[in-house]
Amino acid sequence: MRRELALHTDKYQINMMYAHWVNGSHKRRAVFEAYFRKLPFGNGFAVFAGLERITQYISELRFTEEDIRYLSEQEENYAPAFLEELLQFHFQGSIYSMKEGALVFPDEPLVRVEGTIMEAQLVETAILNFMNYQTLIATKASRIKQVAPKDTLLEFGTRRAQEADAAVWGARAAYISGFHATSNMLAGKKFGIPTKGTHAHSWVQSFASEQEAFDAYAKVMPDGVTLLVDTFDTLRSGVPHAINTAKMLEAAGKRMNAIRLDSGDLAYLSIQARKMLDEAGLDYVKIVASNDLDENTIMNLKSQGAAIDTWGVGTQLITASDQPSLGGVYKLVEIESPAGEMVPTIKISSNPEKVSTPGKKEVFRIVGPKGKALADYISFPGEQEPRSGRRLKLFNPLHPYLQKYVEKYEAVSMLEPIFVNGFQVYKLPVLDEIRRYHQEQIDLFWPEYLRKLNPEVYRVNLSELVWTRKQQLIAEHMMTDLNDGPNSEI
Ligand SMILES: Nc1ncnc2c1ncn2[C@@H]1O[C@H](COP(=O)(O)OP(=O)(O)OP(=O)(O)O)[C@@H](O)[C@H]1O
Ligand SMILES: O=P(O)(O)OC[C@H]1O[C@H](OP(=O)(O)OP(=O)(O)O)[C@H](O)[C@@H]1O
Ligand SMILES: O=C(O)c1cccnc1
Repeated sequence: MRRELALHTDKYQINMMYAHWVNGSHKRRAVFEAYFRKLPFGNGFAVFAGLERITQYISELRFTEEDIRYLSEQEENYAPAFLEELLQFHFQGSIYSMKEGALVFPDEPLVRVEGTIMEAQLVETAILNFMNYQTLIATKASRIKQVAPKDTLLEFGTRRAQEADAAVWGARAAYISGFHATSNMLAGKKFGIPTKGTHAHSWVQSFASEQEAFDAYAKVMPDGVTLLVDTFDTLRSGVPHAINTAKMLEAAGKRMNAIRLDSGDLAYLSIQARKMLDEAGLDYVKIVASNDLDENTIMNLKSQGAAIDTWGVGTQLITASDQPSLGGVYKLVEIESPAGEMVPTIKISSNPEKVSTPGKKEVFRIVGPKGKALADYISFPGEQEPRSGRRLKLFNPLHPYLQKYVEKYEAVSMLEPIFVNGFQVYKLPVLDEIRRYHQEQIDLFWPEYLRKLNPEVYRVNLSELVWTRKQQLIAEHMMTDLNDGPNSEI
């Protein structure tokens, strides 16, 4: 299926492309890097997701005749020859990216785009859109997974998601981070995610009695039915009726799967319901809970001894409600000079954390002898690569007192080539492979970095060369500003 997303971009990208085209600078080579500066939810890491969507988008990126017609109607009066060029456009650059499921950290390139300034500019908006949302949801899901590592996690968010794409790609992001199934059938069909479903209150309400409703549902789906028990009165009506239905199924040689609680005090009700089920000889019947759950409520319910085996999580996960956006940015780090050489560029800010790091960069994960990640290391492609036996200085410029040397380590290159000169060289892994890779990534980190509350800060280090180059560029720009600025005559 061809997705028409060429116009899924901000107008200023088209305007800059046009201005470069008029200026004759549109073919200049450029390198951009996408990264975020701050981890979401106070977490110690983020889970990278969005690459599959980015890859599909890039490989199908074409302007249609209708797109061009629409562009020709804009107040900018784009020249017909420019629009003609857009009609022939396809992405011919290179993209390097973290793999989906990787644990990633602030200020390291997650996606690197190399191409003409025109093509690299066009794809900014969509790349950030896909990366920011999916990484955010995968990270939120990972926090939920962390508080219920042995329980079954169901993604129930579609009805409350910010529209259809968010529901479907959010379900996928949750699965990457260890959710077991989704209620979204399209996500199931599209990605092969297991699907699960119970029933709504409307099923019970549409019958004369709760018992009739349960029996009828169980007869239609005798293998593994889950009954929602809170429509009228959970302990006085719902659970006893569900027990009757389970007994009916047993008589037919079948087993009920679970009951679902969706309101009230979920700790108290689950403990009581567990007792009632066990006393009726139904210890195999599980308890599913839902109702505006998130990692904090789940952790709290567990600490109260809630007898819940399966968690249905919707709104809070799919909308990442406590932080609904990851502030990923896309910054120009290198540009071809008129003389034809690639020169590093910088974005200065009065906030030191917002000053971009110039130059095209690689990311290595430095893994120590105990098989655990020590730090990430950012260097230029031309530098000596970190390799075991080669003494490496790990230091973070924002925390210069924190430095150490490592000698025995494995340096894992994190940015995979996805497109090289317009050709897709990366074979998209199947989702279960991504999920396995994510689990391997989790296992690579000490628990101190993974904990949900006040995690240790995992260090992202710059090579000395990267650091020095950055300082030089800052100094050069400060000089230029002082010479040209309002104070230059003082
Ligand atoms: N024992 C508990 N400890 C902490 N939080 C709980 C506990 N039981 C339920 N919750 C959570 O408290 C919130 C209760 O939501 P709410 O006030 O809407 O109550 P409700 O039972 O759903 O009411 P309603 O019947 O109107 O749907 C939900 O987020 C739920 O997950
Ligand atoms: O609470 P969330 O984490 O978002 O999980 C999804 C919610 O969606 C359903 O409720 P809804 O009231 O929409 O429908 P219902 O009639 O089936 O209860 C379900 O019963 C959950 O409570
Ligand atoms: O199957 C369920 O129980 C379900 C699905 C979506 C939303 N809430 C519940």
